[in-house]
This record gives sequence, structure tokens and C-alpha cells, in this order.
Amino acid sequence: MAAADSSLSDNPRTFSRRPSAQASRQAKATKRKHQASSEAPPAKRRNETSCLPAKKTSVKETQRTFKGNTQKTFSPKKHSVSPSDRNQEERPCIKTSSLFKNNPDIPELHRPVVKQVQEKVFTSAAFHELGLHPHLISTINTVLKMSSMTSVQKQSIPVLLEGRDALVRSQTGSGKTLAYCIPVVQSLQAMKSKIQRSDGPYALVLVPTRELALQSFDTVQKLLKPFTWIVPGVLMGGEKRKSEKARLRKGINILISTPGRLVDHIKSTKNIHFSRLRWLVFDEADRILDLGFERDITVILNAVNAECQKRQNVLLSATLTEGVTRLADISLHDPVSISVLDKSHDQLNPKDKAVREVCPPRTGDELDNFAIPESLEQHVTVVPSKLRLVCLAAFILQKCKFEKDQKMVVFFSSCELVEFHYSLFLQTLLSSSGAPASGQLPSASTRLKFLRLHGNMEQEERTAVFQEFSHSRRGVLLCTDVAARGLDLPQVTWIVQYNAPSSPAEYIHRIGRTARIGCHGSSLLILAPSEAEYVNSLASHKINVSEMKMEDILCVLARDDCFKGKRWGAQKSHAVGPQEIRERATVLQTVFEDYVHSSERRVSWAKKALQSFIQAYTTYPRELKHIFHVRSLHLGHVAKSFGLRDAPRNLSALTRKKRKAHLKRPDLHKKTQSKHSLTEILRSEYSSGIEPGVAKVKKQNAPGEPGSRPLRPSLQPTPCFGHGKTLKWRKTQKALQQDSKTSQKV
Ligand SMILES: Nc1ncnc2c1ncn2[C@@H]1O[C@H](COP(=O)(O)OP(=O)(O)OP(=O)(O)O)[C@@H](O)[C@H]1O
Repeated sequence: MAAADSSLSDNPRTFSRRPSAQASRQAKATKRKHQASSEAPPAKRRNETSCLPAKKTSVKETQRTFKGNTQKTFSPKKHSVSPSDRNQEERPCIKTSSLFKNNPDIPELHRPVVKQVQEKVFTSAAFHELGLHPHLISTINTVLKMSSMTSVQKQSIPVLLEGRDALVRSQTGSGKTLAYCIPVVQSLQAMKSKIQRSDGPYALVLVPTRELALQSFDTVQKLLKPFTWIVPGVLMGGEKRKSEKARLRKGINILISTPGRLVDHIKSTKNIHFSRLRWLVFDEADRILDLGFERDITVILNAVNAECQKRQNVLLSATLTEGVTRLADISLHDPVSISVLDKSHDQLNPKDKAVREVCPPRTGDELDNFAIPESLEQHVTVVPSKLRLVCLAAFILQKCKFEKDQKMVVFFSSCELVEFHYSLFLQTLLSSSGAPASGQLPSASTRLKFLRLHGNMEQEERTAVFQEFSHSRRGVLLCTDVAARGLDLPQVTWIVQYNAPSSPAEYIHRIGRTARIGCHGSSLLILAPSEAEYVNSLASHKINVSEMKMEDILCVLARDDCFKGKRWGAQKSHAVGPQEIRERATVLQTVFEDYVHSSERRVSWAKKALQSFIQAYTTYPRELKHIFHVRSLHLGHVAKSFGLRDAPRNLSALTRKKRKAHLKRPDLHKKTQSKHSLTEILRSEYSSGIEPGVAKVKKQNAPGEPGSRPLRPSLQPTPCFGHGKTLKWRKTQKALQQDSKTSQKV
């Protein structure tokens, strides 16, 4: 079976490095030395206690340590090769790349131990203490099967029932949805003149993603069971515009929508009237009010304000930020700030006091430090770029193949990356039929189940995946940040961040998909050595992560004999030593590489995924650029993590060009063509989904064919924010620059 050529993948071709003549002579000498060492007999290193050395100190040392072992050819066991691959087998063997050679040092993590901010989830207060309609109480008790309130519910519901505007902040999975849904339902069912369906919206709930819209709709629908005259509805794209129009025409009293889809109806349908609107709710408010949704929110607020001046506004999020509170200053009327952290709520008046309370001075700013569920264990592992793919696969195998009932969510930075890894794992790690596909490991467990979710998928499939994963007891969901906010996926045990998030807020929301409402959960953040400082950045926001060694993750390969290197045939798995682990990791890598290199189409698919990774990498915000900069990426090594044996030759030039164009644009909202292509890809999942020219990933997408991206509508006129106040976007853009970065990433 063909294997990788280390001389190519170890080529230190990066974006910034231009080797001098001397350096290139040295590189050649090093290469000759490696080739020579590959022919030496394997060194004996059998009596080590840990699986692998904790860190590789230098190239020289590596050569000494692993001399003779690293370039040996390893191939998966013979029976893993399908008939179509026999031709490859007959080809002369190419030298196998060493995954464990020429990697940068793994730095010691000197993470400061910080005391995380924590909140109490439950209270002993019961819902019947709130004076709600008896039917509503019994619905909460019997349909939702809840009796006592969470802290945020106990604080928010009375305030909202008083008719106040509110900013609500509490940790992920603490019950914020009911904190606003219960008061909305209670107030609407109590209206003196009984609500008619044809009255149109009394409450408008804006959420950032379609799945969250569905989820919130489901909750509202349950609460409305006894109040059949109040009609809830959801607009979220994916459904035919015509049928949504028909539903709107009939009347929706509690309308839940993503901004993009609502804008589409405001523009094209004459059937939405906001004259009776009583409630405007922004769930995941910091996400909705950041620049990613600027144009849509502008249109919505203009439409709402034109017909309705008096309403209750509610903003909720686990990560209220400065940007949101600035907007809140404009759109909220005499708001109450509710933070579970304080274990109290403040009734704030005048308005500037409210803002000060919600966003105190920067020094010791506790609102920069988000609460993290107490039962959430956070880990980080530092992995050289070449080993990232193998390490992720090993971690998935460890948890989801060898442990029972594990449910994992893996976050990537773009739709293309999700598609790539989904297809790759499906074709290589999963054995669904008797005959293994090219490069597939036949003994891969049927226990493994992969699903994927991102914004370039057809809505029908998105919904099906969301439902399937929600109801499943196990499985691996590969996704973009489209699943980071608000989704309540029961019993998720692990969150893996394969690509680091662009802000602490996004980190909080991603890990918040586990350890909800008092349950236990764990998370793993995978960083490259050059990104290790990110741990300090998290610590500065009081986020504590403990280190998990890469070697401990790779050790799982000892449990799976389909990764056995040839030389260790008879050896029992429990006696597997560090050298064998390295070889098994190389076998796994070879499986990936063989799959990717089995056709030109797949190679170009992997290259596109690599390019997408690099593009996403350029969009980290300025304050994180010293950690995540494309210049620190070793293209050859990164290529390896896409199953490529070689760094694509034209990629760096292409990316450099894109990067230059990107850097030229301080204002990301300039309507330039080049910007369009870069940012549209990153936002695509938040589109309404019905823009012209939107090409989606088909349901039965052939592996290796990433989907295309939806386009966004053009800029809207200056918006008008709540209570007749006009917000100057240019000013606000600057204030929100911080937050906007998140919207450029997916
Ligand atoms: N009083 C309660 N008792 C028991 N379970 C509850 C209660 N309130 C809410 N829950 C459950 O807790 C889970 C999390 O609630 P919810 O999704 O509203 O959290 P959230 O605070 O909005 O999270 P996120 O910040 O991630 O959006 C849901 O499964 C919900 O049904």
C-alpha cells in the first residue's frame, strides 16, 4: 500500500519562511540524514512506562530517540484493503512519513489556576409561588415535569411579569428559555380582550439559528397547551416561503424566527403587522445584536418601531457583553439587570446606571468572566499539527468506541471542515457494510455513529440531524458554531473543540452544550503548540482548563488491533509500548492518507478543506492574532492533518493573496468582491436560506464535495432602534468590533 513521503510533509514551507541558501543546504543535509536513519534497524525502546515521551525536545534528539523506526513502511492489515486498492498494493512502497519527527516542542503549560465563576442552578422555590394561571402551573408540572424553579427563573419571571424590560444573564443550560416563555404565556393568556389568531404577533422572539428556533417553538407550544386560542409559529427558512406566508396570513401570535427569514417576510409579505406587539425577546442577545446580524436587525427594528412603540424588551444570554449592553442602552426602557451571579437583581434607574451595573469598569470586570457549570470538567491538549487528525480520531475512538453511551459534539471552524472530516471518518473509521471502502479499517466499530450539522446543509436534513442527535443516546456530531448557541441536546458527555473558538464567549457557549441543568459533562480543547498561550487567554477570563497529554489520547490505539504495525504482529495489546503506539498512529494516518490519495478528486477536496481551514484561521480577532496567526502555521504539517502527503504548492500563494486582500480592509463591511467571498462563507449558516443562488450540500452528498455558500443581501439604510431612538451604525460598529469577530468565523 502506498504511504506518505516524509520529505515532502516535513518540508518547512510556511507562509513566512523563506529559507536562505545556508538554511536550504542545512535542510538538505537534514533530509539526507533522515533518509539514512530510516534504513537503520529499529531501536529497542520497550521498557518505557508511559506511552510516548512527554515532549519532543529537538530534531536532533528525535533522530537519536526514534532512529530507525520512523520511516518504516506501515500499512493497515491486509484484509482492510478492498479489491479496488490492490493495484495500490502492487505499487512499489513509498517511504512512510514520520508523524513523530520534526515536530515543534510541546510547550509546558504554565496555566495560572483561577477560581471560576459559578452559579447555583436550582432553588427550592416552586412555580406555584409565582401566581401563575393554574393551568399554566399544571402544564409546567405535568407536561414539562418541572416543579422547582432555577435561579434565573426565580429572579426573572416576577420582574418580567411586572412589565419591566430586562437583561438576563445566567450560565448555559440554566433554564433561560422558560425564564422568558412563562411570563410571555402568562401575560398573553391573561389579556382582557381575548387574543384572536388574526391579530398577528403579540410576541416576537428572535434567535440566531434555525435549530434554536425549532427548540424554542417546541417549548412555547408545550406551555400553550391549555391556551389553545393563542397560536405560536416559527419562521426559520428551509420551508417553502409560500407556506410560511400562508401561515402568517392566518395569524401567528407568538412568532419565533431567525432574523434572516423574518426580514425576508417583512420585505416580501404584506401580512406581518406588529401593531399589537407586546414582547420583543432577543435570545442569545449578544449573538443576535452583533454585526453578523446588523442588517437584518436593522430591518426588523425599523418595521417593528414603525407600528409599535410600547412593548417589553428582553435580552438573554449566558455571555452578555459590552456591545450588547451598549445596544441595550438604546433599545431598553428602564431595564432591570438580572445576573444570577450576584444572587440578586437590581432595579436600575436611570438608564446610565443600568449600563454601569451591567458593565462595570474593566478592572476586575466580573462580567468578562462568565460562569461555567460546576459539573463541567474542562481539558486542553497540545498536539503538533501533523498529529491533529490522528489525535482527534483516537479521542473519538476512545470515547465512542470503547466507552458506553458517549455522546460527543466536535466543533470545527467552517462548513467545509465539517464536511471533510465527516466524510473522511465515515469512509475510514466506520464500517457500515461487509466490504470495507478504500482505506477503511474493517474492524471499526459499528458502535460509532457520525452526524454532521452546518449551515450549508439542506434544512430538511439539518432538522433531521438535530432531531436524531437530540434523541440519540450516543454518537458524534461534527458541527460548526451553528450548534454552539442555545441548543439543548440531552446527555451530551463530551465537547471537543478541534478548532479554537474566536472568543471566550464562544468558548463558553460551545462547552455549554454539555453539563446542562446540573448534569455532568467534559470538554476538550485541541491546540497546536504555537497556540498554547490560548490557555492563558482563557485563564484571564477565569476559565480553568486542565491538561490532557496527547500520549494518553493516542494510547487508545493499543486497544485496537486493526492499527497493529506489521512488526508487532504477535504482541498482545496490553503489552503495547510507546514505539508500537507511534506505529499504530502511523497506520491510522496512512489509512487517512490512502483514502485521500485514492483519487484526484479526493486530493482536491482535501486541499479545499485545508484552504478553508486557513481562511478561517485568518479571521481570529486582532487581540488573538499573536496566538492564531497564519504565519505560525507550518503548511506541510497542517496539510498532513488533512490526509495530504504534501503541502499543496499553490495554496500558500492563494492564501497569501486572500490574506492581503483581507488586511487591506479595516472595515469588513466594505462592499468589495474579495471580502464577499471570504466573509460570506463564514456567515453562511445564519442566512435565511432562501437567497437566490444558494447552493446547498445535497442530502446524499458524495464524499469529497463540499457544499457552496449562500450569499447575503445588501446593506440596509440606517436603522432605528427601540423607542424611536436612532442608532448610528458606524459608531456602534466600532464598539462592537470585538463581538463581530465571532460572526466572521463560520
Ligand atoms: N425549572 C426547571 N427544572 C428542571 N429542568 C429545567 C427547568 N428549567 C429548565 N429546565 C431544563 O433545563 C435545560 C436547559 O434549559 P435552557 O435550554 O432554557 O437553558 P439556557 O439557559 O437557555 O441555556 P443556553 O444558555 O445554552 O441557551 C432544558 O432541558 C430545560 O428543559
